[in-house]
Amino acid sequence: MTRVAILGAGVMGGAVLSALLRSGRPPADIVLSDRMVEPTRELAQQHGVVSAPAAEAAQHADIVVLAVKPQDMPDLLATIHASIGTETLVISVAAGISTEYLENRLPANTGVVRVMPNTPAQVDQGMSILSAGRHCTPKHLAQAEELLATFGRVLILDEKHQHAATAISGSGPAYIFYVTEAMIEAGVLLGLPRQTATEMVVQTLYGAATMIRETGEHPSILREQVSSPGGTSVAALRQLEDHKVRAAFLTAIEAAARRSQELSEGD
Ligand SMILES: NC(=O)C1=CN([C@@H]2O[C@H](COP(=O)(O)OP(=O)(O)OC[C@H]3O[C@@H](n4cnc5c(N)ncnc54)[C@H](O)[C@@H]3O)[C@@H](O)[C@H]2O)C=CC1
Ligand SMILES: O=C(O)[C@@H]1CCC=N1
Repeated sequence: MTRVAILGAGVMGGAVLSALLRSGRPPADIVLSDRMVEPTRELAQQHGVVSAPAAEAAQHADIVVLAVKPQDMPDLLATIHASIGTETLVISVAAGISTEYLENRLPANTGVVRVMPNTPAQVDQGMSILSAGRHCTPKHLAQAEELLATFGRVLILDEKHQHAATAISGSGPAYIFYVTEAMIEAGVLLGLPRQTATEMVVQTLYGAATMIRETGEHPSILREQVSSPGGTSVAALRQLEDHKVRAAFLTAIEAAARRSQELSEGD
C-alpha cells in the first residue's frame, strides 16, 4: 500500500485525512504533520494515525499532500526538500500555487499534481480539479486521481483553468452557504421558527441540486417549471433581476479568479 503524508492538518488536510480513512485506507499508511504540534498529535490519535515533523513525514511517504495556506508554502517546501525521493508524488491543494512554482522549489524531476478541491470533500461530495506538472507520470496521475476520488468527483483540466476552478468549485461552497443563510433569514422574517426555515431551505437546495443532476435538464428549464404565469416565483425572480443578482454573481466569481491569479503572483 502507498504511504500518504498530509502536511497541514487544517480544514482541507483534515478533510483528506478523514476521507482516506472512510475509504478504508489503513491508518498505518497515513502520517499527519502540522506546525501546531499538540493539536495535531491529538487529531492524529483520534483517528489512529501517527503525527510527525514535516520532513520526517515526507521522507517515508510515497504521496505527500501539501495542505497549507499559499503564504506558508515556501517555508514548507524548504523544510521537505531533502525528504522528497525520486518516486515521490507531491500533491498540492493550495490556491494559486502553480506546478512550476512547486517544481522550482522541489528536487529536479519531482512529480507534482496541483489540485483545487472543495470542502464538501468532508462528506464525500467534493469536486476536485486536477492538473499535472511537467514530470508527473501516468502512474502519478492515476495515483492522484484515485486518492481524490475517495472524497468526490474528479476532473483533469489544463492548469490554465485552475483560476476559474478556484473561483467556481473551490470557493463555490461559500456562495451556496451565503445564499442558504439569506434564505433562512427570509424565512425567519416571514415568521417561521429558525429550525423550520433551515430544514425547508436545506431540503429545497438538496432537492434542486439532485434534480439538476438527475434530470440532466438545463437549470433554465427547471426554473421555468417552477414559475407559474403571474405567480409567486416570477414575483421573486423579478426582484432578483432588479437587484442585479445574476450580474453580482458574475463579478463576484471574476473577483475570486482574479484573487487566485494574484495569489499565484505572490501579492
Ligand atoms: N478551505 C477551503 O475551502 C479550501 C482550501 N484550499 C486550499 O487548501 C489549503 C489549506 O487551506 P485550509 O485547510 O482552509 O487552511 P487551514 O488554515 O485550516 O490549515 C492550514 C494548516 O497548515 C498548517 N501549517 C502552516 N504552515 C505549516 C508548515 N510549514 N508545516 C506544517 N503545517 C503548516 C497550519 O498550522 C494549519 O493547521 C490552502 O492553500 C487553500 O488555498 C483549497 C480548496 C478549498
Ligand atoms: O478562499 C480561499 O482562498 C480558499 C481557496 C478556495 C476556497 N478557499
